[in-house]
Amino acid sequence: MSEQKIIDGKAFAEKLRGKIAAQVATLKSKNGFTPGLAVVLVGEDPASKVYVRNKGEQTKASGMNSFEHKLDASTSQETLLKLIDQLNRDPQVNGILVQLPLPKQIDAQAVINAIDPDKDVDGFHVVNAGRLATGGQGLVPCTPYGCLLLLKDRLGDLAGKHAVVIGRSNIVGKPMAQLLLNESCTVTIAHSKTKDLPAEVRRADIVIAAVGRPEMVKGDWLKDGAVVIDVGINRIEKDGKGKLVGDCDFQSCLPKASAITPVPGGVGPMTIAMLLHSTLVAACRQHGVALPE
Ligand SMILES: Nc1nc(=O)c2c([nH]1)NC[C@@H]1CN(c3ccc(C(=O)N[C@@H](CCC(=O)O)C(=O)O)cc3)C=[N+]21
Repeated sequence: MSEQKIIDGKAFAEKLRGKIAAQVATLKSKNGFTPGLAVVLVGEDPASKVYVRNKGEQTKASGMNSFEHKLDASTSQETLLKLIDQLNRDPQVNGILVQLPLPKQIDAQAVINAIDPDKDVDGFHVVNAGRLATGGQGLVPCTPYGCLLLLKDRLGDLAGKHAVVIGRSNIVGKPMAQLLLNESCTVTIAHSKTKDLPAEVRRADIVIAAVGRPEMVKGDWLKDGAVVIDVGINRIEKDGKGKLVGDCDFQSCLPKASAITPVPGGVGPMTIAMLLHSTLVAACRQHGVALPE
């Protein structure tokens, strides 16, 4: 029973990647080009290295070109901006992702805003944030975009649903709220200064947890039958062992929710699948061709 409650983001992402691989094959044979994604990693953060490796592997598995740029932790902002400029002008590169966080000497928002907005597959450029906020065609941040697909797959039409987004980051919370608003949800954005978080969450048909606090959302905060999307990825110690947990207390949330994403195997794999999707979309726009069926 509870198996069906658990949203299998890993399987959903695999299906998406299969479709993307077929679309890439069509572009190669019919249009004569291969989409390319450049990933830039500055420094040696071990978790970042794992993500970058996974992205590279999945990019190649989908048939796209993957260009990896690994720079020393002491790299200056000027050097990084020069690389961005080179990637902006390289026609083989359709998408650019600069892995965050960046070392202290570098102003991350300045670097993001130096990326050509039409190659900004993270959707973090101020122009893409503006397009999302005003209903224009742009590139959408991958994690909230993946969450939206999981929600629509479960619920169909989201119009009129009350969504509570916990977290107001530029990367997840704010764009997630924009996407839900575009689907005609009633949206509440809760954050660290929210007065009574359990009371806000209790009103939600949809809960998006994106705060980075391990197991914060408890089952007794949920309305019966709420759909819970857990964006958190927190590494904690439990019984002397390292463990990956979300922002929701999965054990107590599971019986109250009608559906819930697990960590790992929920939102995380969707993020990478949507990154590949956005690279494909960016490549098609740059070549002036329609996205293959
Ligand atoms: N410019 C930029 N764009 C990003 O999208 C970006 C970034 N910087 N910096 C780091 C975060 C983190 N991130 C993840 C992607 C996939 C998983 C993922 O696939 N997780 C798996 C496995 C987790 C594991 O075992 O470690 C899961 O949740 O099942 C996790 C985290 C993208 N990020």
